[in-house]
Amino acid sequence: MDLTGIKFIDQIELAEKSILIRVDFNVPLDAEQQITDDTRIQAALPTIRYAMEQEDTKVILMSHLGRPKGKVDESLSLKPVGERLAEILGVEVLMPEDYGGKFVQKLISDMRNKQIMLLENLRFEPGEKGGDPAFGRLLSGLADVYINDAFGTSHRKHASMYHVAKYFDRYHKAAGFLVKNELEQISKLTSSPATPFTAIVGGAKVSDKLGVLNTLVERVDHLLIGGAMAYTFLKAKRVEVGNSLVEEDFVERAREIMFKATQRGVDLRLPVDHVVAASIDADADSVESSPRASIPKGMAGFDIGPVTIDQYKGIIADSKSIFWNGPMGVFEREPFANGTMSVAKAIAESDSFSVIGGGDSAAAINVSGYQDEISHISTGGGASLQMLEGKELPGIEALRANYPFEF
Ligand SMILES: Nc1ncnc2c1ncn2[C@@H]1O[C@H](COP(=O)(O)OP(=O)(O)O)[C@@H](O)[C@H]1O
Ligand SMILES: O=C(OP(=O)(O)O)[C@H](O)COP(=O)(O)O
Ligand SMILES: [Mg+2]
Repeated sequence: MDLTGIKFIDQIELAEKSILIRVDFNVPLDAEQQITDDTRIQAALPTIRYAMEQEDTKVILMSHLGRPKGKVDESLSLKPVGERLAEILGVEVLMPEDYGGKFVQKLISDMRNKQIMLLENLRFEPGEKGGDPAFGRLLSGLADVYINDAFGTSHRKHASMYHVAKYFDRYHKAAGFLVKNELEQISKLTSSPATPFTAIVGGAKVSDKLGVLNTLVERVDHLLIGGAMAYTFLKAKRVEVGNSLVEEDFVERAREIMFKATQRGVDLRLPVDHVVAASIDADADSVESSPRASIPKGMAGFDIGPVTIDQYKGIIADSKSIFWNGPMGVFEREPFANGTMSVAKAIAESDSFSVIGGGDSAAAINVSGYQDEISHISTGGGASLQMLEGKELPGIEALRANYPFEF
């Protein structure tokens, strides 16, 4: 990626400034709102600590969590994240209920040493996801300097990622250390990666990510599909998929991607067997192995099956570059974890440059225990996919000096 006109946090003056840092604290939570994986918090610490350590600074963090629909949803509050952060950093984390206005301004001006601020989930405000410039402007009023360290959200043209940056000139906005590291590492897969190059794509954000495969298929030798993504493709091949998750609006796109792969001689693989159950909450006894590509009526696929695992393992073992986004199944539940864990092991044992990206994929690799065998664990799934596709990331573009914003 061309970094012309983009500054990093250590290239701008921070002393005596209030610093607004957009982080991606969209961490996986369990039913009790406990954080199950804090990779994204840990990954942002170098930037947060650096900002705190400069002379007389005030640090204000902001993030989204999950996908609330532009209104308050207590189950998606950032409070558990604020508490974890306070423990890790040994500071008080102020969490106002508002995003701007006199109360928050006063809280910031009264901030003392050993205090930082974390704004509440930005997506409680409709203006965040709606990309409302007014919300970006409100946020910009909180600080002297803006830092983007939310790589995992940099593909979103949201108020806190893009519009906020309009209101800071080139001397007052920069990328953080996490973003810098991500751009450097993922660039290794965009500029002449060693071949064979294999991409493995799964997960649940099918409508978001299926379109990306149309370009990705031009860049890889093998494309292995798993997770919920697989069923839209199987449906496009007119294979019976029972109650599995299918994005009907994307079936035609899936068909086009398969056609393109055939034309270009790209090896696109779909699962040939599955682990199925009547529902995602099924107990282990009612989980079945389904030995063919089709899925029985009344059942849904929640993991790839053993024959598919063997096929994917063989391809992974022969690969020299690997990119993986999206778990192969509902790995959070033990009966559906085998596909994801087996793929993690195969990548760890391969002799390749490997990047695993995504909030949930990073959590999965940590559960597998193979995290130290992976070349780079990225905090972004959709963001790293978009970067591999060769498309601009709005959150990064907005940092460029003289970026031609439309107001
Ligand atoms: N077959 C499936 N059916 C439903 N959900 C699935 C299936 N396979 C994987 N998932 C879910 O996908 C989620 C992760 O998807 P996604 O957010 O796209 O990945 P990442 O965060 O790694 O980018 C996981 O929580 C997992 O349970
Ligand atoms: O979790 C995220 O992306 P990922 O699941 O692709 O890794 C980011 O926080 C972006 O979230 P979004 O896809 O709801 O915009
Ligand atoms: Mg995710």
